[in-house]
Amino acid sequence: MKIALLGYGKMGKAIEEIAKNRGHEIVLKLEEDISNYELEKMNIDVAIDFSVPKAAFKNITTCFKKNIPVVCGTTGWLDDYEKATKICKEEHSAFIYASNFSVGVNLFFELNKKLAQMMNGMDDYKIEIEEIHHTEKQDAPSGTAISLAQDIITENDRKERWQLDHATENEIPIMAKRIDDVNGTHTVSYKSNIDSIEIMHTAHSRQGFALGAVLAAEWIKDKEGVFTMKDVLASHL
Ligand SMILES: NC(=O)C1=CN([C@@H]2O[C@H](COP(=O)(O)OP(=O)(O)OC[C@H]3O[C@@H](n4cnc5c(N)ncnc54)[C@H](O)[C@@H]3O)[C@@H](O)[C@H]2O)C=CC1
Ligand SMILES: O=C(O)C1=N[C@H](C(=O)O)C[C@H](O)C1
Repeated sequence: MKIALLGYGKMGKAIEEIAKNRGHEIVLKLEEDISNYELEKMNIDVAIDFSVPKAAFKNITTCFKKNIPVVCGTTGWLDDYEKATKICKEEHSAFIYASNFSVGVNLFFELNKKLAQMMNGMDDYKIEIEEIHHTEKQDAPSGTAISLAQDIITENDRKERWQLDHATENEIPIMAKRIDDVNGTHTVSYKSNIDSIEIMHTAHSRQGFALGAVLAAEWIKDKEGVFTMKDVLASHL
């Protein structure tokens, strides 16, 4: 498969290594405005975007208009998600966005939903999400923390929104910490005066994110439509 890497930073490089080991070819390593490139001449099968929040929407929709399927892991651009999916459908292209492509985190998402169902109505417990990432991260809170919060809100009758740092009664606080070289640690906690319940996912490297993105690219290659990582994993687990 011929892959275009839209963004060739820490994640782009991790994806390159895994993609090559799985027999794929990297035909573009983009680090600047996508308009400078003639994508239609590169026979791209799938584009994988791990770039920066301000570039993601343009990168993704440019690919849709050239009928190139897109796997996107870039976080911090989701205000434009609905617009992007609309363009994908109009162009009969294909798209997967995931705030986290790691298989382990996707299992953690399921655990979080289950725990949120069990804790609904247990109002003595205060809910909090903490995320820790490296100091180069541009967005806060992390996309993964936002996904965790949204899944809790769906299950919890009293929580309506998430809020960075301090939250009111009907909000879930997300604490974002930045510490050198941390790949990504997410903790969901329920704390009462009597006891605490916590679930945590720790990424030991970027390999899990990169492998998940390549699996998603292999899965989406000849498809049309808007998908999630759940669709991809359903055919692997
Ligand atoms: N969904 C997931 O599983 C994961 C998502 N991420 C997200 O992926 C994104 C990238 O993360 P990293 O690789 O760690 O960041 P990074 O800062 O190492 O790399 C970003 C790259 O994008 C390039 N870039 C700048 N403008 C561009 C443009 N217009 N078009 C294409 N590339 C451009 C930069 O030159 C840089 O090399 C972030 O939003 C991060 O939150 C990171 C890890 C996992
Ligand atoms: O920027 C990162 O590094 C990561 N970003 C994603 C996010 O915002 O959730 C996923 C992972 O935690 C690493």
